[in-house]
Amino acid sequence: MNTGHGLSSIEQVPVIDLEAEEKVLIDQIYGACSRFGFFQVVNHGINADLIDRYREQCREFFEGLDLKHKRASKRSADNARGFFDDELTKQRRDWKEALDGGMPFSRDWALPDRDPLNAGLDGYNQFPSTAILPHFRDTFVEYFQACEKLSDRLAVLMARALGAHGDEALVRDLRAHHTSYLRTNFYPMCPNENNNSIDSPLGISPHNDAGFLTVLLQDNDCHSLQVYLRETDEWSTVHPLPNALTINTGDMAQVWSNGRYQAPSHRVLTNPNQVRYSAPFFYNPGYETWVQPLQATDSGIEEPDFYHPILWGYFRAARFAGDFTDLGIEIQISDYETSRVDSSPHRQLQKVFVREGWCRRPFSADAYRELLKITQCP
Ligand SMILES: O=C(O)CCC(=O)C(=O)O
Ligand SMILES: [Fe+2]
Repeated sequence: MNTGHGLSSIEQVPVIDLEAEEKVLIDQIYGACSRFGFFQVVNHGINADLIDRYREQCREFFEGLDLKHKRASKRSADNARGFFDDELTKQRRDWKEALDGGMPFSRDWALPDRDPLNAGLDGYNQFPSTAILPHFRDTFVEYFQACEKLSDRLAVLMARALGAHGDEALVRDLRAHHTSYLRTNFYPMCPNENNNSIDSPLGISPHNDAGFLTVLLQDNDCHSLQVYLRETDEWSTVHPLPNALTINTGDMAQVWSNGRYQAPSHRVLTNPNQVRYSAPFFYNPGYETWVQPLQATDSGIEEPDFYHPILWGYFRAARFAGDFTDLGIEIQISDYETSRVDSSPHRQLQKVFVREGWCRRPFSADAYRELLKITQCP
């Protein structure tokens, strides 16, 4: 396998025009999700002016504010949302800063961010104050809601492409209870002499997104996102088209499709001469939602389930606690494969998690760590 960082792309992921007729779209979505797990969409319905305004707010936050003001919104062991510049992906520190904000636990954007009703499993939002960036929160919410709408449309198409009803259970559940969040990544220039070597730092190390799907706004000037293509065993750069959004499927779509859709591994390179921005919107299930392989679809394909059901709130909490500190235990969808001979502790622990009401409790990395320790030493 060629793991050098500076490869030019071998094959490009597909581009799908969302104004095409439905039958064509469904075929294209099936091909893109099953072969690549990555594609770009054009005519996606998100207004170009809104995208520009959102980009501008992100620049004002990351390059306009000093670190002291950014750190005023810093996430903590009691709150997964906010600013951070210390993320670990696969125990390796990423060369980036980021700001996460998401669906309020109350589902009501009109409530103040710190209202007690907003203290949910992912924590509460921390945006720069209106005194500092007057339009940040409003623009964020407007762009967030546009991504919600696009994600719902894509989920319907993904269900139909599997031969299921567009209003299939998980699609409806996502619409009503999703717990999505919008992350903005800022990658500073990385003054590294060996930028194309295997030892260079990465913007983000190889990973899969955990949720259902991701709507990713890329940087038109700096192309550093690469997806791993299984078929050709290559890392391929995803060059964004000017008015496109990049879509990728996540672990939950892989489980739900019983492995027919793939959550692809992807990574971000650093750049010594340019800064880069990106903004993934992670479309995630409800905390109390059990994600499992689709039952008998119209396609008539009868196959055994390859995965046991996964409780999203538990998966998210365990994954985040692991990103935040070294837990000594990782959670992956392979822990839920039905072909596993040994039963993973996560399968039992998620039952305790939901029974004891953890899905409705405020976020606490320390509490999750304790919970995970219990299963490691039964
Ligand atoms: O920066 C990018 O283009 C991708 C970011 C990403 O993969 C992530 O934040 O999960
Ligand atoms: Fe990602």
